[in-house]
Amino acid sequence: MSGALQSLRYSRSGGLEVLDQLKVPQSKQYTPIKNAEDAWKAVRSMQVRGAPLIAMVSALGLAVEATERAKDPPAEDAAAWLRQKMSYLRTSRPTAVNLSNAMEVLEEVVNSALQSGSHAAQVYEAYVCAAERMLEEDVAANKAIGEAGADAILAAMQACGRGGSKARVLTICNTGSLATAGWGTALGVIRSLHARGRLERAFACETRPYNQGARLTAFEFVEDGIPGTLICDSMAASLMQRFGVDACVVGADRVAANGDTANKIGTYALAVLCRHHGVPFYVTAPLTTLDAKTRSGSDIPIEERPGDELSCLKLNGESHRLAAPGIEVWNPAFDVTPASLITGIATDKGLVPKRCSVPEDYDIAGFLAQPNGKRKKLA
Ligand SMILES: CSC[C@@H](O)[C@@H](O)C(=O)COP(=O)(O)O
Repeated sequence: MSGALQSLRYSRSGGLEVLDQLKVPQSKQYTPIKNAEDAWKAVRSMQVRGAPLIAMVSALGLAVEATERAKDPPAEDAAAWLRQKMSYLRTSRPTAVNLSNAMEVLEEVVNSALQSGSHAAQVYEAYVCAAERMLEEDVAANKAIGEAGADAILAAMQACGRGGSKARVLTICNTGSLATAGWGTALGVIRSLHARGRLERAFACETRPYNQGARLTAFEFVEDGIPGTLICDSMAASLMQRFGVDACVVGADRVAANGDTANKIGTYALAVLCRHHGVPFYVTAPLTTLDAKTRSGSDIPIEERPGDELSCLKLNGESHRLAAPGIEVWNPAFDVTPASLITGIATDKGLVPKRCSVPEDYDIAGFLAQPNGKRKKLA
């Protein structure tokens, strides 16, 4: 794991606590999560955010509560209780598919434990072990994404005659240790480039209105000694025009079957800019962010957040009105980047191939259906 703050701390005996991201970087406070309701509230209020982390905190919050439950009732009662809590947890935030994918996997675990065991203890144990496995697997997945994304960026630089140079990379939102269990996805690619000595500089968009770039990504850069520069979102075009960037690398909250990708609001604008300036645009996503069941971007639910996140400046728990009182506000938290603008989707199992018949689309279902280890490497 990187030197940056841990987004969560968990052990079976010590329970779960999460870094309150509403207070970072002004203070570094951990909040205990004792049950599913605490987890739901932490996710909904953005104390924790980032697609993989939302899923993990939800799964582990329920694991903590399950660990405390009586172990002798019939297995059916335990399964029914877990199912009811899982459907509640799914409702906290709608766009990031990692949460519902995690709940689906955990529900299957509960169902098969029910078939093989007759006591609540067996069902709870199966659930808790599966939730703990998700946590363990996340950092390894991020490291693999980091390597795959770094390979892709360096190959693209090689192809355009900048093979020996260090990369200048642009990113948005926070996709690092604070959005995952550690290392990060898009920020993991930046970490991997830096670790290889191939990063000249990473540029972080501040990411209005919630400022995940300014508050969290900038914080991770500083903590880890990554050469980073903060820009406001509207400076990205000028950055490309005046100084040039080698690649833009972003995270994802949901990748639809054709590769259309929902990510933090402002991502689509960056992809359009990249197309204009001939800059490769990479999406990074663990397999848990791929959603073969959602046909295209127009089917992805886009979360709309309260207007005061835009009309007020919130800092360390305090809110200051910025916009004229009475003005109406539209505040979608995410946008959808069409697959046709995406150069590559780097996952923990390599690059998702483009569809042969529709080269501007990706074949997410085909990719997920391939047996492990047989997926294509990044081109
Ligand atoms: C590895 S994090 C990927 C995405 O979840 C990230 O880019 C993002 O959009 C986070 O949005 P947030 O609203 O802060 O949860």
